Amino acid sequence: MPGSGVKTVSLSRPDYIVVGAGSAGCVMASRLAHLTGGRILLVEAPTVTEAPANDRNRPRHWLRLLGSPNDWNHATEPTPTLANRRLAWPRGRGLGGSSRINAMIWFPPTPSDLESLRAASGGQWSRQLLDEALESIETMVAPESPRWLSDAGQWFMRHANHLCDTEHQPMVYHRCNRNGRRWNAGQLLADFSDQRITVLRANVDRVEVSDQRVVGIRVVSNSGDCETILCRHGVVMCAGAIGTPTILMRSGIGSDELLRRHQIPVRAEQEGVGKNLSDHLLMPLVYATRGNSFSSEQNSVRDIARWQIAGTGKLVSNIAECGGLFQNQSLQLHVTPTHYLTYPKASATGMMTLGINLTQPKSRGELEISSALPADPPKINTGYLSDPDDLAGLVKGVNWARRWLQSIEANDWIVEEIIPGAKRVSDDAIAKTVARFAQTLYHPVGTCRFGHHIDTPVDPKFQFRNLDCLWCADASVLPGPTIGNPNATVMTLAWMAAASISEQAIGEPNRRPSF
Ligand SMILES: Cc1cc2nc3c(=O)[nH]c(=O)nc-3n(C[C@H](O)[C@H](O)[C@H](O)COP(=O)(O)OP(=O)(O)OC[C@H]3O[C@@H](n4cnc5c(N)ncnc54)[C@H](O)[C@@H]3O)c2cc1C
Repeated sequence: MPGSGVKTVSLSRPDYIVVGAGSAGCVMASRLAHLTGGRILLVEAPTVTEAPANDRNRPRHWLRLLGSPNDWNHATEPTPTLANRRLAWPRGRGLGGSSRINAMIWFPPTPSDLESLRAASGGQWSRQLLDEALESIETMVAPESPRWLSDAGQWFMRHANHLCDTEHQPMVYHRCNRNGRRWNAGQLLADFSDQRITVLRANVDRVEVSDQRVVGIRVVSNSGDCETILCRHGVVMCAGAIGTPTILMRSGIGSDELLRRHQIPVRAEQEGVGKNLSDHLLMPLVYATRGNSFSSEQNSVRDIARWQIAGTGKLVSNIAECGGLFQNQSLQLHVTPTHYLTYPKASATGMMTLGINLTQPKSRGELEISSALPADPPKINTGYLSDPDDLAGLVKGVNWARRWLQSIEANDWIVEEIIPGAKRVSDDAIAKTVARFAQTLYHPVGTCRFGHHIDTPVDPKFQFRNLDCLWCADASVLPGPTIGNPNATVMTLAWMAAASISEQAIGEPNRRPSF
């Protein structure tokens, strides 16, 4: 184990420790401080250097943040169904977490998402409760309407009404922006500046358990020195779909076999930790168009001035500008004015990508720690396309998009299909291009899922089932993929979790031990 000596520090013994200051953790810390009046220690991993401010602020530069110091730079194991490719799996690091590096699309949970969450809670959450939480989050985030649309986006919005077969209209996505600049969840801490929240930049190795109760956390420095920090009422895990299960595993919470393999003393056996991993897998259909090239990263003085003064112009494009839900909500389509696989490399002509993903893939993967050391990266087996229906669904999606383009006679706009390519017509040929080119849509969830069934690691009050004084409230608790992009749903759940945890503090004195 890292570190020779372990120091115990009090940091004036906070009431609650929130692990991870991402989309969920920032909502959690600010709400818990507000609702309980208690002192909150919010712990976020340190970043050695920051990505340049222009990249963090200019929506159009968000892809530059991937691989930057604000990214954990995870990678998957080779995926057999994707021609054994290892995919980069970015996750945000620093205040704001993944909302610090994401594509900023604000996609509120759909009515069917809300119904699935209500059902997973066994009816313990009412639709009214969920609706109120969503409304509160939307008031706080105040997502911005788009201020600029590329040629490709405009073309799509002119023609996409032909695609409508559901109650969902094609849309130009709302964004987590303020005046055309990226807004991330870390800004909640400033907006709700609260003396009761202390932010500590440290790597969390594990939670500390005593007599089946979580009593604090252990943090570890890069040199391997450890410190234990105790708290009064408990620890809320908001380290995300990868961070939360891996910290729990290192704490001795997880599958008995895995923990023994890594010689970690078992504190609570819970098979579900790290299982049930899901993600949206995106298949890009790339077209050369007659539009203007968007690929050059050169910004003219005019573009910069327009953005600085008015918060508009092409610098506010988040690239994934518009899209929607189609085919009875089974498909989501994203439109970018780029060659999805080569951007930001310059391309001479206009480009457009129609990115297609199944909204409810059935495939599930799993992740586990590769050792007991926090510095060692997790092993991520995505399980992409392990359910044959998912590959069949994506192939159908490609055919559907092509049929739509034919139906609107798009030749005055589209010059050529580059991927999959006009020659790849059969389902088999399309399936091969899926294996070769499909990408993560960056939406992992489900690795510590909540539910009313006893086999779920987390219950509908966000309590970890096998231990007291431990809650989970981030993307890991979602039982499965959301229909659209998950950030709004994750923040909504964190809002509900904060209310639930604060009620437990008031209503159940036996859950308020002092250590
Ligand atoms: C590149 C990218 C693009 C995306 N685009 C969109 C989009 O446009 N729209 C959308 O809705 N969703 C998008 N998402 C997904 C969305 O951002 C996430 O689902 C959401 O932010 C997850 O929130 P979270 O709180 O669960 O995790 P995170 O926001 O990832 O927060 C977890 C936090 O815990 C910290 N942490 C982890 N481990 C430790 C540790 N050991 N010690 C200390 N701290 C730790 C992390 O540094 C991080 O700050 C995107 C994600 C990415 C990565």
